[in-house]
Amino acid sequence: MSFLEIENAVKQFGGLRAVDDVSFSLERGEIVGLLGPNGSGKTTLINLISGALPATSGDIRLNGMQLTGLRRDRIARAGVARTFQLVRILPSLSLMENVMITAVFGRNTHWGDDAKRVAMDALDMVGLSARATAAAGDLTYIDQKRLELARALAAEPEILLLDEWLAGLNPTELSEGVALIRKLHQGGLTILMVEHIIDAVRALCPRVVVMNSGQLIADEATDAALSDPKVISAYLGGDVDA
Ligand SMILES: Nc1ncnc2c1ncn2[C@@H]1O[C@H](COP(=O)(O)OP(=O)(O)OP(=O)(O)O)[C@@H](O)[C@H]1O
Repeated sequence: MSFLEIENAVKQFGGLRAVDDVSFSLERGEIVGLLGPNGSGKTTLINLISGALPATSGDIRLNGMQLTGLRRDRIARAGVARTFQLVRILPSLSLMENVMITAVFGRNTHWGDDAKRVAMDALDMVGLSARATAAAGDLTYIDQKRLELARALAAEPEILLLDEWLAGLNPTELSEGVALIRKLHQGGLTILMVEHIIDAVRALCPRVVVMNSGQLIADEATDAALSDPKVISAYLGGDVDA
């Protein structure tokens, strides 16, 4: 049994199969890139794993536990956390309050000072602990992304789903971001990351899975995938931004 098992996952939006019979698995402690051209179904797959959307059919299991059909709060309790492509922070709340929410509703339930401690640890991991009482709405874009990641980490996940978390960062921020993801992975977190920045994928992920038009077209070592004719033609056939 693998740690995360996705078996024949399907998501149908009317006549569109955004995720079309996708199967792959992740072992505990792996860091895997989820690639594919724009519109290939990557975010939809992340939505199925995290419970943001129900699957039309198929099975998704974490550690043997069936996630398909569970509400998203139950999936968070099972140990799945994610970041969103468009950050979802609460601007009128402080950084600490933003992060405490997921410390309360994450894998473990923390209250009061205990939730504060977990939230502060998560803010510390992303380099924001000194600004814990600032309003989230006053943060720069990169710091909002850091806060979004802290929210996911305060849920104390076993698996972290990153949806283009590195997008929009300048070169210095990007290398800091890559170092942070590496540190989280080295700390034992299993990570599935949707990412268009191929240098970052090469730096972090020994293995990638690649989607095109909803289907999985490759599941292989990163170097092999990036020179795989199927993968190259998928990118050339779509919007090339990788
Ligand atoms: N809620 C929805 N309702 C209808 N169609 C949707 C919905 N969400 C996504 N889609 C469609 O499903 C397909 C896959 O979209 P998805 O966002 O998963 O792609 P993606 O690979 O994450 O793209 P990108 O790299 O641009 O973020 C697209 O055609 C998209 O328009």
